[in-house]
Amino acid sequence: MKICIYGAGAIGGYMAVMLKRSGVDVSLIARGPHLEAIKQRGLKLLIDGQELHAEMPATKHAAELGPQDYVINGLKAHQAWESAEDMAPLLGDHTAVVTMQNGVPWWYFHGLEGEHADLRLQSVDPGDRQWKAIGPERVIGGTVYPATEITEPGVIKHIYGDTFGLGEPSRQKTERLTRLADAINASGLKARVYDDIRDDIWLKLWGNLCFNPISALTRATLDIVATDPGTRPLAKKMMLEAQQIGETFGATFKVDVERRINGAARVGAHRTSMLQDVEAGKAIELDALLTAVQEMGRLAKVETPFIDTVLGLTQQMGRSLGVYPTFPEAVVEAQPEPKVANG
Ligand SMILES: NC(=O)C1=CN([C@@H]2O[C@H](COP(=O)(O)OP(=O)(O)OC[C@H]3O[C@@H](n4cnc5c(N)ncnc54)[C@H](OP(=O)(O)O)[C@@H]3O)[C@@H](O)[C@H]2O)C=CC1
Ligand SMILES: CC(C)(CO)C(=O)C(=O)O
Repeated sequence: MKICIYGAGAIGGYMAVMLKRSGVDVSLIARGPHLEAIKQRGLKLLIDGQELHAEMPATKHAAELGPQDYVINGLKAHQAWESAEDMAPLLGDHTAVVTMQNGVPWWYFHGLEGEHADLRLQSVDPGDRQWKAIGPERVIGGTVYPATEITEPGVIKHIYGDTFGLGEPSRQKTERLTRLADAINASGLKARVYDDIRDDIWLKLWGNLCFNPISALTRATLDIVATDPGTRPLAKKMMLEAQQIGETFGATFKVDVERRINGAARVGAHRTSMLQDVEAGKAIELDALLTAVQEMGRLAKVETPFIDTVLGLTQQMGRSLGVYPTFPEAVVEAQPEPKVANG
């Protein structure tokens, strides 16, 4: 089984070390000092007080690696859009592409019936770039529950968690899905296979869409955002708007909103990835986490005053700090504002 981890960063690097050490034929796409360190010394994973090490082919150029059985996409959402065409040399006739980005994936409407079947979301895939370059039929959807970080070039630090959600957009239990889940489970990671991965995407996104931007705006950690009497109600209102949108498109929210918020509070004084990106001056994944939900809300004709407000504030903060927008050429079609009752 040949697996290429495209974007061997915090999450991709964690998966790469575990899969390689279990005997999978793993290669990496990386760049910059991180790539140079991997080439010289391999990848080091700091986990449970141990140092795990793995060596594997690593390059910036996919043409050096050739067709794969799986490409696991470990990029940030905007980077996945930028590099979609560069993935081509890895894509054989049967290559599956596993998307591991937080937020609404570009392929969301593939495999869904109804008036929005195969709709292309412009907020996460402007100009249908990923749809055209990769093709939704290749996709296995993924969700990421571990937390990891790159502490120095070539070194990944594991913080918590080992579980990844997996599922086919078609909701079928395919042989390619089963083989991938088996390989992940054999590596010591955990693969949880879902009948509809979209439910788990919404469950994870439900927290990301509110906690991440509110933490970026306030610089507060997750425990504070989820408990403060000023921010907790705002988060809940955003989550309820999102739940209406998700349910419109058939998603099932199996957890009560208060329990979801309390779960996030229990993570503790964690700086969300968006707050970390803001503090590091790095591009933020706002469009995948929130703009896409707003876009889906327009399609579902669900009013989203709280999502609109937090999104507008975070977009402007991002522009002021130079960390947003992340799609330079794209103009996301402005969706007509829904009629606001007594507005
Ligand atoms: N880290 C975490 O704990 C969690 C992450 N996630 C999600 O997982 C996804 C990945 O996040 P994370 O692993 O933290 O991100 P990282 O930035 O750590 O990993 C992405 C890696 O890909 C590299 N890269 C970007 N573009 C290219 C390119 N064109 N060619 C080669 N390498 C490239 C980046 O390099 P460079 O640094 O130079 O940009 C970086 O090393 C995100 O959607 C995130 O929201 C979800 C839950 C937790
Ligand atoms: C920790 C958590 C759940 C906060 O939304 C997250 O996934 C992130 O920081 O991106």
